[in-house]
Amino acid sequence: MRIGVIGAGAVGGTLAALLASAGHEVEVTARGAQLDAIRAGGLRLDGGWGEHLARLTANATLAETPELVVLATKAQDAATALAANATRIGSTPILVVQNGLGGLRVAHEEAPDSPLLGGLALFAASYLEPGHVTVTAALPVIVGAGPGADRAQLESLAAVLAEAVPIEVTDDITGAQWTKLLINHVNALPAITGLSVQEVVADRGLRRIMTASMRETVRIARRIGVRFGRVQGVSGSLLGLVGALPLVLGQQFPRLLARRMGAVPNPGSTLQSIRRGQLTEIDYLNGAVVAAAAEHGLTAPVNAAIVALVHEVERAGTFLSPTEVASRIIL
Ligand SMILES: NC(=O)C1=CN([C@@H]2O[C@H](COP(=O)(O)OP(=O)(O)OC[C@H]3O[C@@H](n4cnc5c(N)ncnc54)[C@H](OP(=O)(O)O)[C@@H]3O)[C@@H](O)[C@H]2O)C=CC1
Ligand SMILES: CC(C)(CO)C(=O)C(=O)O
Repeated sequence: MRIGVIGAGAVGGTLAALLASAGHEVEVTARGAQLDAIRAGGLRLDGGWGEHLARLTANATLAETPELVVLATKAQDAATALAANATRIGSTPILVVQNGLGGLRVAHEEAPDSPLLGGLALFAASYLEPGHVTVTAALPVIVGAGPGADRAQLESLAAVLAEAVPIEVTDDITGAQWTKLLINHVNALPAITGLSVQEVVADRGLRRIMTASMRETVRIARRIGVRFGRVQGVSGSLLGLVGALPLVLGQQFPRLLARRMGAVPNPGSTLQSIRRGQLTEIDYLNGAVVAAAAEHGLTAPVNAAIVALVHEVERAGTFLSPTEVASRIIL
């Protein structure tokens, strides 16, 4: 199949290299040093899914009309990236692989004629130098039907993707996005401290703050009527417990997530943006909780404090120590 991957960073680069290895004709879009590196030497993928050197067609915008588009930019870049490729996209199906809650809505606004699939990458990948991506945790991708896509399209595209990566199909992409949003509460503290997810979870004080942000989100979600979808054994009832149990017991949840990431340090995608000197996606992660709470006349003080600290680190370019974080987020 002809597949166009928009945004060949950690997730897009991983999918592009694996889809090309599976025999698909892959064109990627990238920018800056990443575009230059892929054009000059291909994209090197290593880690959990083995070594691949993918010689990909790479351009600033798609040169060919694909049969499937994979959108894998950070949330804040999605609308611009889709608009820049609108002519080539036309009515081509788009798989939006993004964290946060708004990816399918933005894609539907920018590409109203395209059937949309939502994708949630459970795998972890690091893009820290141009032309090179490492898979630090080899876990599946969840896909579900979004606006304009029916079950048959979902199943046939899932079968294509499954030639390259493990795929799980969900009937409830919105519920799964909320559960993934909760899992992504592991992202912010690494971005604030410069530590990996595993190091943050191993630190008692940081783990308490992470757990408190998760509990706050579960409680808000319950009050505004969110139904969490099942993601890799993480169910609505498990999350109900995270929201209800005392903080000390709720901490088993981030511990479980860190264990599933394995031993290879995972910086998470938010810290990677900071390390590359870029703005982060935090307004679409913990910030989405703050916004959802505000829409319903509620507040999310722990998540708001976390968002503010990530923005502070973005601006200052220096990380905070665990002690400084504990003194800034009083539980
Ligand atoms: N990394 C991970 O382990 C995981 C990430 N995710 C989610 O997947 C999504 C993608 O994340 P991730 O891969 O980490 O992000 P990256 O920043 O690594 O990759 C996104 C890439 O898109 C490029 N890009 C942005 N706008 C354009 C454009 N207009 N044209 C061409 N290229 C563009 C960026 O370029 P530039 O570098 O110049 O900004 C960057 O290389 C996010 O929503 C993230 O939360 C989900 C699960 C795991
Ligand atoms: C689950 C996790 C933390 C994997 O790295 C992720 O989704 C991210 O980094 O954005």
